Amino acid sequence: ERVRSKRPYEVRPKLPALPIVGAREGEWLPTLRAMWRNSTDIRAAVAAGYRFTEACLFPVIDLGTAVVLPPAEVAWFLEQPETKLSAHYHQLDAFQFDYTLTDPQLVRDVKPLHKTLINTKLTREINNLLPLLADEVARSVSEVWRTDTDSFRDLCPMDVLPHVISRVVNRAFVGAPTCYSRALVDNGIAFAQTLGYTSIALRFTPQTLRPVFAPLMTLPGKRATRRFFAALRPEVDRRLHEMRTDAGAASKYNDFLQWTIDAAMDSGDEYQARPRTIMGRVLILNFVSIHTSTFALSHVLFDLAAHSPAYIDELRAEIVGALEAHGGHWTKQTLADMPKLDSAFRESQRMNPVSTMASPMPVTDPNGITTPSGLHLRYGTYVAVLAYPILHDPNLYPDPETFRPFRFADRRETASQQGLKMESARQAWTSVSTTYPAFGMGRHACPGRFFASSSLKITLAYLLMNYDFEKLPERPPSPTIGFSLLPPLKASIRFKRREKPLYVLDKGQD
Ligand code: HEM
Repeated sequence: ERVRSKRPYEVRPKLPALPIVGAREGEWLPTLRAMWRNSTDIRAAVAAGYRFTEACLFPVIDLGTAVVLPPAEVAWFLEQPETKLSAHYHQLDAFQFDYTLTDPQLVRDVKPLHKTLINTKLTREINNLLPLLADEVARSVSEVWRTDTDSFRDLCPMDVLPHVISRVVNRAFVGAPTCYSRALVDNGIAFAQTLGYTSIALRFTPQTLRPVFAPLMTLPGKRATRRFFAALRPEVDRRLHEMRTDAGAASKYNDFLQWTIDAAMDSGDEYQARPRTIMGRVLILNFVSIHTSTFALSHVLFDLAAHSPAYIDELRAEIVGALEAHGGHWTKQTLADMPKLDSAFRESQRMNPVSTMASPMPVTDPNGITTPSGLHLRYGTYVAVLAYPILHDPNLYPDPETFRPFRFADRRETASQQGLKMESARQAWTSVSTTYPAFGMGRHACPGRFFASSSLKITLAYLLMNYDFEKLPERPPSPTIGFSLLPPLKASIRFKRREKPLYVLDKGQD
């Protein structure tokens, strides 16, 4: 009973006797040695795990030992309710939110307010936000990137893109001019970065010692939080004041900050309406968007720069054509008319998902759960599905190691020609399924993917219209940490601003 009252990730359950991926027959300390091997070559390890037709144990340094289910049990895995398998508890554990957030209550609910607002407001407002995002892309790229047109210069995507992405997403989160604040942008990025490192370090610290060491280890994150809040506070106070004095004030703003304030006011709950609560939610949104979006854009830039320049020409022709057809306006329809751009991102993310595993989840039923093949898993056992090998399965994606940017656009076209509307829609970047788990799968699939796909396509379109790239001799390799995959961190691409952009947007959406 004492064990059951602990959170599922705080117990060390007895694991079933299953083959261990990465272990060799007859060796000592097989799990530890397998953990080392799997963590140092995660791609080979997940490929080996994928070959099992039954469940196996998968030790990896940042998750411990998970039970990996075979492809045939993925559908069952996704159907399980929170009371059996919980992505929520995994997130609390993975990001050590009890220590890394100044207010852990913000994520205590299984469905916290920020997720509801992403689904109900952010996604529905994309069409209205697009012109603002396009404006912010042009402004931020011109400020962060080089604008001289005389020669090619090295530019490391992982150095510069977070600043562009942060400005762009914060235009939709807090509006202008607050999103121009250097302190807001820099500390949103710093918070996201330090949370990543600190949560890994905390998970390596024995649980009993975490309360002792956490105050010191989380200092950089707390400093970034304090500074981020200081940059945002005047805007929050101003809006709260305006709402108390002017009944129509709320309708002046259409951003995540305002939706959060509106929801807080509607709830009548004092905690929700506290400036710190409101600002905490904006900071969480910065955390979930900046790095994920930076990774996706970096990957696709490296992929395009390292392959045939004809791909870039084809993308440019499509972008110019769609913009011309829509009078130079960014709308959802303009984006819908760029299937090749969408496909290039989907293909790049197929080859380089953020995680090699989809949604690891601990068992939350105190009595354990039993899989369709009869395997009993105790409370606290981590269960996972291997995402990377699905995305590289030659039966699903012929020639899977080759970057074919228009793979999904071609499939979409073929399906449309055959009148298969659903099949055509399934080729869109944001479409998640058991065969495309790059944004996660099931109930916990990324809710921000519609916003991410729109903002990133606008950003890449701007770069292709305004910059020329020098071809890279080869695609720099993407490093891994534990089961996560990163873009090349230090590699550069050579860029030059074009004297004339290929297309000038209408009404200053340049
Ligand atoms: C290309 C950019 C992005 C990628 C690759 C990405 C990827 C992911 C992945 C793999 C997950 C985990 C899903 C799972 O556990 O099954 C996730 C969850 C999440 N993402 Fe994204 N994401 C991106 C952008 C964004 C943006 C821009 C937002 C916010 C506006 C966002 C908000 C979230 C949230 C709130 C969750 C947690 C969902 C839940 O637990 O139910 N993401 N994302």
